[in-house]
Amino acid sequence: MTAANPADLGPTTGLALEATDVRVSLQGTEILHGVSLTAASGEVVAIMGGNGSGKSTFVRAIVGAIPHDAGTISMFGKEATPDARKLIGYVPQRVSAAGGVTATAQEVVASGLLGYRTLRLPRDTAARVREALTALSVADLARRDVSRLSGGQQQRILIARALVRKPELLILDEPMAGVDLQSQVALAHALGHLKEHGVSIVIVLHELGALTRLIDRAVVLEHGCVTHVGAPPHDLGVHALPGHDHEHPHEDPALSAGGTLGLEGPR
Ligand SMILES: Nc1ncnc2c1ncn2[C@@H]1O[C@H](COP(=O)(O)OP(=O)(O)OP(=O)(O)O)[C@@H](O)[C@H]1O
Repeated sequence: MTAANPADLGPTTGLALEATDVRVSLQGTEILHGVSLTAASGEVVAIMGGNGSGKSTFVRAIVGAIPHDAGTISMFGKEATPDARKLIGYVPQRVSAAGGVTATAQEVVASGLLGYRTLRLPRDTAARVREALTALSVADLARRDVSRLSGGQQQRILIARALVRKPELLILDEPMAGVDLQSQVALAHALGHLKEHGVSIVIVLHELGALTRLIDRAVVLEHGCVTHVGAPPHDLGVHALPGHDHEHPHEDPALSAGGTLGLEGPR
């Protein structure tokens, strides 16, 4: 899958993502105390760290789901405005692809092409949906009711939904949580393909697992501060232990307000 050229946004330069000294407060408490991260074109950067270290808060600030108090976030050399964020594909921490509605997998993926407050789908929707489903090796599930798919299959559908936009920058929050090995390998394969095509990937991970060979760099957070930047750590202490609970999704204000259930791209 080839990423779209962001020509409609004018000339873009520089890093795919540059976040500098980002500070975020939630309900009056500062959660991120000046966190920085860069991702070059075609680079895969993992955000790692213990539970509550601020990983999801950081990616939610990057995609504009929550505001940041200080610091700068830019994409492709431009301030992260809603227009610049159109180049992002975002897969939030585990949410149900069904969300209580009846929809087929292909309908869920197609919904990724709906613009903000726009209900018109592009003419090539069917082909793009097929391409995205194929990239995640789930083309055979196209007509299945998503509510009847397994957690790992639903996760792949949600990633296909982000890919259908042909993002220049893909941000995934713990895509491997609760995902079986077959889905992990399919996902690693799809991400490798995107990387080859110059797509930048920022991915929140607890364990490197099937993605080990794909990760170029890791940024490790602890209590809202960066404690390591460089080669990915292979052992993050308690997080490497079997049975560690990785699944406790957070509610984004954007999701609860708009009821998007993770089915909407970044604003
Ligand atoms: N909506 C919120 N209001 C107040 N505090 C919050 C909110 N969401 C998260 N926090 C707090 O912010 C801190 C960082 O949470 P965050 O979800 O970013 O961590 P994380 O590194 O993604 O954790 P995990 O690995 O458990 O998913 C935690 O102390 C959490 O309790």
